[in-house]
Amino acid sequence: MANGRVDLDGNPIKPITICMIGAGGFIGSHLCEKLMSETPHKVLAVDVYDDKIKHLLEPSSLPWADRIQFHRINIKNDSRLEGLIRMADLTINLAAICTPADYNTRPLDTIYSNFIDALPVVKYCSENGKRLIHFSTCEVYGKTIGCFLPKDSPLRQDPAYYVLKEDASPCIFGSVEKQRWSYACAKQLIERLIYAEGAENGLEFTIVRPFNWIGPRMDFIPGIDGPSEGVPRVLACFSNNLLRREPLKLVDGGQSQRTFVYIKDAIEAVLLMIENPARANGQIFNVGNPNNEVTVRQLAEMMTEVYAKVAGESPLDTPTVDVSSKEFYGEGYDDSDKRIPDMTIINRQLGWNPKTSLWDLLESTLTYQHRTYAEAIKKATSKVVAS
Ligand SMILES: NC(=O)c1ccc[n+]([C@@H]2O[C@H](COP(=O)([O-])OP(=O)(O)OC[C@H]3O[C@@H](n4cnc5c(N)ncnc54)[C@H](O)[C@@H]3O)[C@@H](O)[C@H]2O)c1
Ligand SMILES: O=c1ccn([C@@H]2O[C@H](COP(=O)(O)OP(=O)(O)O[C@H]3OC[C@](O)(CO)[C@H]3O)[C@@H](O)[C@H]2O)c(=O)[nH]1
Repeated sequence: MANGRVDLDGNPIKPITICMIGAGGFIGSHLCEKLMSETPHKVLAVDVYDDKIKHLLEPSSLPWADRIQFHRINIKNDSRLEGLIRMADLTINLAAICTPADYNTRPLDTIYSNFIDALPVVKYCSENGKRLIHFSTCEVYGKTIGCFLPKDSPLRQDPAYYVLKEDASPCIFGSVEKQRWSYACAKQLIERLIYAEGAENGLEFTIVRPFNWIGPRMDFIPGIDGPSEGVPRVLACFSNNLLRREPLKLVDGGQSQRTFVYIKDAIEAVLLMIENPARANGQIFNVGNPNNEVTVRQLAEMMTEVYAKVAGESPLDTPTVDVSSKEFYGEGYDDSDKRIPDMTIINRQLGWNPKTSLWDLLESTLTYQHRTYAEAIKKATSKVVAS
């Protein structure tokens, strides 16, 4: 498997050891899967949970069993972290609180998780001369310049006012009492710290700004594999509504726009970063799919249609309902209006392009959601009715 693998410049790829922090999450689980099935690299998988990577850890007869180790570590307070970073050639930090429902309701935890807890990781990498791939977010861009123009301004149609470029776009957040921006602001500061470590101390780093990566294993279904009152990201919220045959809730009318990229396409980009350090070091990369733009309302409509097809059920008569952001997320919520990634840098450095259409990625993801959760939801709801 390892034989004959070459990087983008034709050089043989040597097997490396990767310390992956947050390996048990959505992105981490897909990255571990890719690394185990298609590369010779070793992974020291760090997380507080392992449910999403259990299938890669057991049984011990799996062909990659000697290439993946799970370390149940909370990076807030565990002295084993530095040792693991030292043992590895590369550290990938995915650990974070990254669900918008938390940003305005648990702003302190959000800031600690996204800034303070990431500090030792950066420090250990810098002090030990280790390469770091750090996961930031498209949210560092905040709002577009265009959203401040009058509604009927023709400039709103000009990409210069809304396409988000790593090396040119400003970061535009709401006021401090709009605590939604606690996450974006913490991510921006850790990006600046990493960048400064690179400039002043020679840290070899890559910063990734994911633009709404979605697919199987994202977040949780409330009351099934997560808290009943929990609010996950939109894919899981809408999946939950579809599985329970409830109307999908459109926050403030579902007018915000997003571009969604299939997790499997995005993971290809991360693998290119891992295996092409000369092209990825010192770079900040947008990773998204500019062709998959929809309003949240259109996303809800498409998910309703796709789910009816994969589940063989008719759609509801009233498939959506409007809710205010205050009712849904509480005080201090605010939103990014539109997020289209500029792809120039990732294209130039790594030749990467996303492939999967929104319809196709929803079809495979909702097939997974239906297969994984439909029975469990039926059981849970029949228990409630019986009691
Ligand atoms: N999924 C996306 O579209 C997206 C978009 C923008 C940014 N990101 C960033 O990518 C990263 C991964 O996102 P994800 O979608 O996989 O989220 P996720 O919540 O599924 O994964 C994060 C993982 O980090 C772990 N973690 C958190 N704090 C920890 C700690 N103190 N110690 C050990 N483990 C800890 C969690 O248990 C979880 O498994 C995050 O940094 C997030 O901000 C993701
Ligand atoms: O039931 C729902 C849930 C959400 N919405 C609206 O959908 C939009 C997208 O929401 P979501 O996927 O939860 O999150 P964001 O895109 O706003 O933010 C994420 O982007 C990247 C990341 O950094 C990590 O994933 C995170 O911050 C939004 O407009 C919600 O209001 C809805 O209408 N109904």
